[in-house]
Amino acid sequence: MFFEFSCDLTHTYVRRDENSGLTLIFSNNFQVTGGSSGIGKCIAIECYKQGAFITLIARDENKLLQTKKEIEKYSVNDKQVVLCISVDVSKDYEQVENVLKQAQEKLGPVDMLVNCAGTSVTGKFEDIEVNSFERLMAVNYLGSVYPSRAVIATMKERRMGRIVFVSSQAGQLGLFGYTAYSPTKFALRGLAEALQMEVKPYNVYITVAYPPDTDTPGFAEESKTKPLETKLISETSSVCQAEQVARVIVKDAIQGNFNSSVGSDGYMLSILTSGMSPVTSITEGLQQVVCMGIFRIIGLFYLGSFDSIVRRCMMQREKSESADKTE
Ligand SMILES: NC(=O)C1=CN([C@@H]2O[C@H](COP(=O)(O)OP(=O)(O)OC[C@H]3O[C@@H](n4cnc5c(N)ncnc54)[C@H](OP(=O)(O)O)[C@@H]3O)[C@@H](O)[C@H]2O)C=CC1
Ligand SMILES: CCCCCCCCCCCCCCCC(=O)[C@@H](N)CO
Repeated sequence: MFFEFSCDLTHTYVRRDENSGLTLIFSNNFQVTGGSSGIGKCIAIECYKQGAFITLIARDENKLLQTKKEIEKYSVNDKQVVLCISVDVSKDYEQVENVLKQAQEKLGPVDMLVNCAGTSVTGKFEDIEVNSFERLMAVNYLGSVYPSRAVIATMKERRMGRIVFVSSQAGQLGLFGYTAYSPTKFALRGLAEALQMEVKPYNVYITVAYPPDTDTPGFAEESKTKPLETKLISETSSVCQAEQVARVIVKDAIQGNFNSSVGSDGYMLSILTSGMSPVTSITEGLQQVVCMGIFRIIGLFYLGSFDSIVRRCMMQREKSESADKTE
């Protein structure tokens, strides 16, 4: 049996294990999938700075160890721990469950799980390899289902916990080039809504984050093969810094907000796509009611401009192709 003295994000809490008679010191224990790079790494740093214990989950061991070292520079007390787990979150549920359990044996039960492992492939529908559709769904969707499924029972038992799903603005609207990626991010929203309804009475809160384009190694990789149309459409809004995105996500998750967005486009998109998603406050609900119509009008202008980008690119391509032929 354990008993707790205090528990908030900035303080460690002490538990006495009745069986062993040992006094164990725990901090809030956060697990971050995709924690070795980009947004996930910044989320881990942000939480570590606030005193949490961190478990990083990703595949590449070298990247994990390097990130662990980087994060440890930000420690705020000498008891803080960064644990690394090398696992593919999308392959084998049993394996994911086992490694997350092992981490919890070391650090105590998980208080917050951030599902940030993910990847992207862009291109025209007919140009994207069929197995990329499967791989993206496995990593981005199932790779969030498995870790969440592995921790949810304990969270419900403890009547506390947070699960974050990192979707994308491309999980709020479908854009040219994102036929393989967008559906995986839309899927997270459905999962989050259904799960939130199940676990709310147990004091467990779900957050879905919809980041815009963010300057990360993953984004750089994606940009290498991005169609021109996708680039031009994406330039509508600017590229964010991963630190900023991470700060917003961590704040929203700790507050238990269902929805987390960054910037003014992000705000408009979230209001516009609020549909039947849960609200966290009356103010949030009121803002949706008041702003939805006007944002729809703004959105229609955006859609018009996206369509014209796509049409212009098509015409230019046809022109250059016919010029090639006559040469
Ligand atoms: N950057 C952007 O513009 C945006 C990103 N997002 C989303 O945010 C998340 C993070 O993106 P970003 O920081 O750019 O990505 P990065 O590519 O920089 O980092 C991805 C992380 O996920 C890990 N990962 C990938 N696949 C797996 C897997 N199968 N099992 C375990 N870990 C895995 C990687 O480590 P390893 O390869 O070693 O496994 C790495 O730690 C993604 O879900 C992405 O879709 C959303 C909106 C915008
Ligand atoms: C009224 C509302 C108007 C809103 C306009 C919105 C403009 C959208 C711009 C492009 C968004 C692309 C995000 C994809 C990010 C992503 O997930 C990848 N980079 C991952 O690597």
